[in-house]
Amino acid sequence: MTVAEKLAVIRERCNNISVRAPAMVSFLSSWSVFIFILEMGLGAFALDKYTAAVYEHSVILAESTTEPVSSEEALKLMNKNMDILEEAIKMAAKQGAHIIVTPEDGIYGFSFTRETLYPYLEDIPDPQVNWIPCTEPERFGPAPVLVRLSCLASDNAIYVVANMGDKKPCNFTDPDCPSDGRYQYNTDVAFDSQGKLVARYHKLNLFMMEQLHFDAPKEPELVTFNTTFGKFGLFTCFDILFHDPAVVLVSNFHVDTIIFPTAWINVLPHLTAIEFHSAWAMGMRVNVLASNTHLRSRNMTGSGIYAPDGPTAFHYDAKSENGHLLVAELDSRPSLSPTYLSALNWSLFATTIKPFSEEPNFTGVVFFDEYTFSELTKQAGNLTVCQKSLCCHLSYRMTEQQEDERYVLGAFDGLHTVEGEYYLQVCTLLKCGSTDLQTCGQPVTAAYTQFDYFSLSGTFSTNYVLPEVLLSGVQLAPGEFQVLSDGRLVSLKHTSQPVLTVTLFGRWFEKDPPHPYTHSRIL
Ligand SMILES: CC(C)(CO)[C@@H](O)C(=O)NCCC(=O)NCCS
Repeated sequence: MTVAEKLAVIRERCNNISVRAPAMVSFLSSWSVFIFILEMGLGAFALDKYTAAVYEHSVILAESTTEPVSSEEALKLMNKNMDILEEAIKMAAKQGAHIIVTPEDGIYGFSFTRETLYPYLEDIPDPQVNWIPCTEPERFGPAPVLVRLSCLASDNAIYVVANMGDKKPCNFTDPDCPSDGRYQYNTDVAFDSQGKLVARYHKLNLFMMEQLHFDAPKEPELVTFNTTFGKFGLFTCFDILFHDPAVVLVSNFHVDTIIFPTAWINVLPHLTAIEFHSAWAMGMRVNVLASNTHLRSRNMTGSGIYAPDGPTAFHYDAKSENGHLLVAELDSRPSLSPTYLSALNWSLFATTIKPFSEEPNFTGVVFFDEYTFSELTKQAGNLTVCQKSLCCHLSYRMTEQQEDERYVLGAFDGLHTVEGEYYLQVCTLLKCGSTDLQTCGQPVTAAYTQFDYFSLSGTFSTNYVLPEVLLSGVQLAPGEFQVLSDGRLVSLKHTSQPVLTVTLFGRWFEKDPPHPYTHSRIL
């Protein structure tokens, strides 16, 4: 081929291109006009507010979790639970909810071994495959749970979030592959209102006995999805106590709402579900949709729809065995709301003031941690109590001092090591178990002392502090308190009920023991 011939070919190619180019340009421009219109449409559809639903489900447990059952029998139990979830989904949709969250372990329960859990698991594909299980049920082999959840979402035109089990086969080429040849994951799945699988999250921080039947993913998974009513992120139960993935979703991925399926075992005074989860929403300044399993025998109850400026709706029922649906409206983008505190320094006030008079101190135990306490001996006053580098300041006035009740201010700065290892800095006002000061820190559910006023602050070394206020009868106090930008947790009015505890629960992540992610290692 001569040079001239080559040039001719090239020219021809160029011509070809130039012939094609105008068509391409017009195609591109019509495409970009289409995208533009689409974005305008989405912009017009973007919602300032949306309606969220969470369902506290009273889970039907398997009769046997020690002997393996057939996959038909496993599905029968899961369908019984999904029958109940279906009613909740329909009711939520009827009330205008855009999304509903259902609890961890809500479809098959708990107490399994690896073998007895296996028949309940489905191989859940990465959402990138773009799959509507309801319309393509056989695309990845049998997946009856995914198909039913997907159909519930599309039939009711609502986002559905559920927790189920994922299985991933592996073999000797993977040195970490468990000896039974598969990974088993505690998994949250989300479907959009067309039934498309839009999120799959594998729980990272497995709790205690769960490690007997579930594997943790090797790396934290940061799972989010966008909607016209904000950006959502997912994590599960015990994950809420740790940095990964929970804090990263908020700080680096800037989600508006956290989806939080849980099977939370209440622990007073600081780790009761409604108290801790609403405090996380306030402290991290995001919405949290917390859906708890309901199981009285295991002390599991307490679900809520929580906003950064306080709980919007919550449910706590330690008496009945019933499930419960919550529906409430939230800001789609809470960080744009006028009450949102963008710059907050948790130790500003406490490090600026001169400590209040120090009363005599004594020690006491709160959920296995040794606190330093000082008693509120007067009806009103100012008090400081310190432990290690943490000093806690309290100003208060009780409405009426009760003869038979004692309150203390407590400080704890140390590593908690029971049922998980996590470093805490806690300032707390709490009611003692009895008039015996040795009972301060023990679980209490009833009180008689109301407060006209309180202001609690601490010299925290961390900026991750969760503000908790829990009232008599294990109730929250929406609209009764707020956090100031200098880190004070202050009452806005006289408390509506007597006080169980007012707490600043700080998490100092840098002081946590390093990986692996099994913080509650039992194996
Ligand atoms: C509150 C806490 C942390 C105290 O140790 C503990 O009681 C708790 O609820 N942990 C999380 C529970 C969890 O992950 N459940 C799922 C499987 S059963």
